[in-house]
Order: sequence, then structure tokens, then C-alpha cells
Amino acid sequence: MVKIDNIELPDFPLLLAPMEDVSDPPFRALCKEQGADVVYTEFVSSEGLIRNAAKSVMKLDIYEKERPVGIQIFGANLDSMLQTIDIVAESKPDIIDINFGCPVKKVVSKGAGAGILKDVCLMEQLTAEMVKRTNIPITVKTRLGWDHDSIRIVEVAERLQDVGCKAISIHGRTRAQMYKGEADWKPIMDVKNNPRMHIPVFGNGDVDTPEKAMLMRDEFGLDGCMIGRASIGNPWFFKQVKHFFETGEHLAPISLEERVEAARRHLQMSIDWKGEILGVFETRRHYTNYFKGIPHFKEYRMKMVTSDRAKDVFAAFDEVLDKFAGYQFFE
Ligand SMILES: Cc1cc2nc3c(=O)[nH]c(=O)nc-3n(C[C@H](O)[C@H](O)[C@H](O)COP(=O)(O)O)c2cc1C
Repeated sequence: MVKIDNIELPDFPLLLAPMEDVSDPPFRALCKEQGADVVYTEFVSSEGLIRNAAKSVMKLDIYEKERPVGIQIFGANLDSMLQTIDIVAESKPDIIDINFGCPVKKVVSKGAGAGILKDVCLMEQLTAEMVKRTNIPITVKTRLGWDHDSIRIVEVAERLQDVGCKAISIHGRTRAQMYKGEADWKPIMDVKNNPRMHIPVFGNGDVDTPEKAMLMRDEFGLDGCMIGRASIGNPWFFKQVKHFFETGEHLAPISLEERVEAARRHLQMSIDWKGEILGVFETRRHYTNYFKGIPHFKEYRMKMVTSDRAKDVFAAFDEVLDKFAGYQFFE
């Protein structure tokens, strides 16, 4: 069993990674139903929250059915981050995760996200103060280091643990790499193998097949795996990994009917959450992924992404079911 503070998780839990514009409540609910053991919100701006910006506040919406759920925050200013903890705590998440890994220029230029990897003392201080501010477990998601020449993740992880961080998820790339090259899990294994480490160490980066998840578990000995891009358009990925762990075999490809049902539920949950106009608009970006690979699909995709009314999108789903019944997806 793996524990984040008092939260009990199965052996080698699978975590849905925080992903901006992707891991909203409907998507998290779908991933949870398909086997994700912990889900995280998109990152929420500390400065946005303390200014009560509607976009940031909405990201705090969480639902009972998705627990355990972590709200992820980013920022670099101690006062703002402490105020943010108080605001976030009102939503009663199971975990508050600090983003020390976002590589995007507008975030790092303010010293937030991966920007803080240049100042490990500040990273440690922010974490320590946030831990003191709340009883909710604080976890950290970060990268290996700023660049290849400054990888100190073993020391960094130990220092964060020593100030009370309850789990660490590490993306096996540096900030300089952004998303280029392959994720390197070896330094994450070094963190896990540090005899002083006793909090869970979760690996992240490039897990896009059940075999890779198994490698992370068996060869790299990590405590769990955080999954991002492989789940986009494929919330079934969690179930596929678990099935492979249990049987050594791949789950049958997800059928067209299951895909349509997921798209339908995704849309309905978005409408229930944000109302018809926003719900229809914000679910559009997911359809290409759900129906990836179907030939001559453009006409249907266009209907899904240009209709403003929910009933027209639902009608497009019905047409897809009629037109492509029995279509065989590959894995
Ligand atoms: C669209 C997108 C949005 C992301 N947003 C966030 C975010 O809000 N917070 C965060 O910590 N990481 C974010 N990430 C990074 C992922 O959490 C993850 O670390 C990265 O994608 C590597 O994992 P993967 O190879 O499984 O996708 C994002 C990644 C993508 C693709």
C-alpha cells in the first residue's frame, strides 16, 4: 500500500497528471471511473485566486466522486501562496499540490513553476511555510532540474520531504528540455533509492503504454506513475494499464460505442457544470482525440466543433454511431 499522509492508495497507484485545459471536473470524473487512483486539477494561479479571478476560482470546483483529488497551485510569492492555501482549503481537497515544474515562459519568468528550480532555498521555504499553514497534505510536482548541468533532484526531494512535503511527482525532464527528447527516469530512481526518502516518489513522463508503466514499477522501483498525455482522448488508459498488470495481456480496443458514450457523458457533465454555452464550447477540444483514427471523419468532427447547441452535438454523436457502427479501432 502507498500512503500520501493518511490517504491510503493501492500498490503502484496511477495518478492523472494536472493538465491545463484538459483535467477539468468532467475529464477527471471519466479518468476516475476508468481506474485513476488520484486526480489533480489543472494548475491554478495563486495571483489569480487572491484577486478572485473567475477563471481561477472555477478551477477549484471538485466533486465527492473524484476523491482523492489534489488541487494544484502555482506562484512564487510567499504571501500570495499562503493566502492561496487558505482559499484552496475552503474547497476541501484531499491534497494541495505545488507546481514547481511548469516550463512556460510567462510562468518561469515570474519565478514560479520550474522557475523556482533556480532557487532551491526559496522552493524549500515556500513548501515549509505552506505545510505549516494547513492540515491538508502538501505535495510537490517538479522536474529534474533547470537544465542538464543543474540536476540536483535527489537533494531537492530530500529537502522538500524534510520540511513536510508528503509526496513528490517528478517529470523526468529538465526545464530546458521543455517537452523535447525522452523523459529520463534514472534520476527519479535515484530519488527513490535515497535511503533517507520515506515519502512516495511518483514517476512522470512518457508513460504511454502499459509496458512502460510496468517498467517504471518493476525496473525503476517507483511508488506510482503519473499519467498525462496518454490519457487525453483515452481515459481508458488507466484501466488498460491495470488490466495489463493483472493479466499480462492488453485489453481489447475501446469500441466506437464506448467512445461515443464517453464523449456524450463528457459533454453532459460539462453542461451540468458550466451551462450549455460554455459546456458545448469547452468540450470541443476533446472530440478529435476520442475519435482519432476514424477515416473520413471530418464532416462529423466539424459538426461537433461548430455546433453551438448541445442537441446538435448529441445528434452528431448519433450519426457517428449509425455511420461507423462496428468500426474496429486498433489499440
Ligand atoms: C496540455 C497539457 C497541460 C499541462 N498542464 C499542466 C499543469 O497545469 N500543471 C502541471 O504540473 N503540469 C502540466 N502539464 C505537464 C503534465 O502534467 C506532465 O508532467 C507532462 O505532460 C509529462 O507527462 P506525460 O508524458 O505523461 O504527458 C501539462 C501537460 C500538457 C500536455
